[in-house]
Amino acid sequence: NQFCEAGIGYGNSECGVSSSSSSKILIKGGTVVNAHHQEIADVYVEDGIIAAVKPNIKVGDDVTVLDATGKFVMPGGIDPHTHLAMEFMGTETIDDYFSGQAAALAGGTTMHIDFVIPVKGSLSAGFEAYVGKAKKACMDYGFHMAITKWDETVSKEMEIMVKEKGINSFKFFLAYKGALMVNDELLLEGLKKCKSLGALAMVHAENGDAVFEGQKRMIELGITGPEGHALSRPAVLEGEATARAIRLAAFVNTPLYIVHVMSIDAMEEIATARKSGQRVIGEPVVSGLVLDDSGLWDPDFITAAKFVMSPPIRELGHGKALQAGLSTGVLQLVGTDHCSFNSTQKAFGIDDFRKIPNGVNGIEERMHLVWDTMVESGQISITDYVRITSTECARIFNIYPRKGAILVGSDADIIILNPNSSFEISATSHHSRLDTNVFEGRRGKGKVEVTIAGGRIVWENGQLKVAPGEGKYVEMQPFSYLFGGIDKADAKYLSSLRAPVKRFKATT
Ligand SMILES: NC(=O)NCCC(=O)O
Ligand SMILES: [Zn+2]
Ligand SMILES: [Zn+2]
Repeated sequence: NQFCEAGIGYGNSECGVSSSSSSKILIKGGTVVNAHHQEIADVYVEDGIIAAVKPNIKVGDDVTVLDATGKFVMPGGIDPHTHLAMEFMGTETIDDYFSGQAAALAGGTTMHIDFVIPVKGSLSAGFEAYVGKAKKACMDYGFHMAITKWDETVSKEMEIMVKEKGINSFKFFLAYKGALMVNDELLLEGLKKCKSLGALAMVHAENGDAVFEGQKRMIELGITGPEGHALSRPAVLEGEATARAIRLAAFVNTPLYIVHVMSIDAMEEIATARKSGQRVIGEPVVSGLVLDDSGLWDPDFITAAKFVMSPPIRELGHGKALQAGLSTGVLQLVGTDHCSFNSTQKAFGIDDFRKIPNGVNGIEERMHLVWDTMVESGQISITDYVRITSTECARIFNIYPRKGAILVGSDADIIILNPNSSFEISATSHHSRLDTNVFEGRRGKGKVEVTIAGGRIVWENGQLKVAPGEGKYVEMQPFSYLFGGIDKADAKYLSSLRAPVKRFKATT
């Protein structure tokens, strides 16, 4: 590991705690790529903001100049789905807001949106807890909020979160029975409330009751190892919950975001809904795109357990299909669900897969793996790469064009990617605190050589220069583009209803 945390050294390499050099940066001669357009141009940054994008910008000696000739200059990645310092399944993720974000920056991601988990159902207590966790942030971040119970207080707190705290999305877990799971009645209430607030409803789509049953089935069969995790929650249960959530969102007429789409079954439900005009967003995660479930059958417990996440990584074929879904617009953006548990934590489930903390890494690897898998293979264009790793996330969560674009006035969150350079992933060189890596040994083309976050050069020459407290909380306003026209559709629906039938009491 190649960074230090406020004086605490990681590995043998040098400490780079100091914040980076100049507040004026010129990136010269690269191909500047936005989701809508690419061109060769210079990019000039001053005080954390992009001040100019045009050819041949001239500057004085006080400016740090980076040569990007032959390279791509793109918006930093935005990861829509992470869990840093999350308490889950009796433990806490090993990556906190500093180590997880440092890893992200080394991989070209400059913002993430993390899930706040309420404390005993209290949204405000959960929010305060995460504000505390995020004090050591070294890059920008936003919050989603999970909803785990329902009453008048939760309903009022949702309003406070949206109107006063900068949260514009709420996640409903249809899995994790007995812990985070909510029932359909709660989901319906939540969908209605989200709609009224202009907040985006997100779902973890697996049928938690059926998963519970599947787990019992495996234990009765004597299948207690990590493979039992995948066998107990087949894709049909993801498809069912995805379909149910989509139909309830259609009934309420509110946009819906399906997190970590892992299977063809779920994707097909999204495709059908989108074809019918429904506003459904599908987010695959990088593990689901590039891995298959074979690792879960590894004879070594720790090797197998590192693949345990929910919904599970599926059989060969699902990942390729999800890639095709991304390239054809059925799915819209890529997350990671970065949720890191080390070998000691994974070993909690050595005798029972139900106790293996669920989660895999990805926050550092996403930008490289998506480039190699999707762009290098010719499945998508470079502008589409920017769209699915950055811009679409910014649009959905209403922070575009401050984030997700290389435009004058946008935050200076920028990466320089060398398409002729290569990467190799290993737990011995990554920046997460994890002692394993679910992508161990993967190599590919395309390397993020420079990351600029908030106008600071934080990753260059294989060195991180980050300090706790440099990251800012990004407030996200409600009523993103996904809500445009919803009111008109509601009015149309109401006017389409026939007037109530007038009935007269029969006289005897
Ligand atoms: N996905 C997973 O296995 N862990 C993180 C929690 C969640 O997103 O469901
Ligand atoms: Zn989930
Ligand atoms: Zn998650």
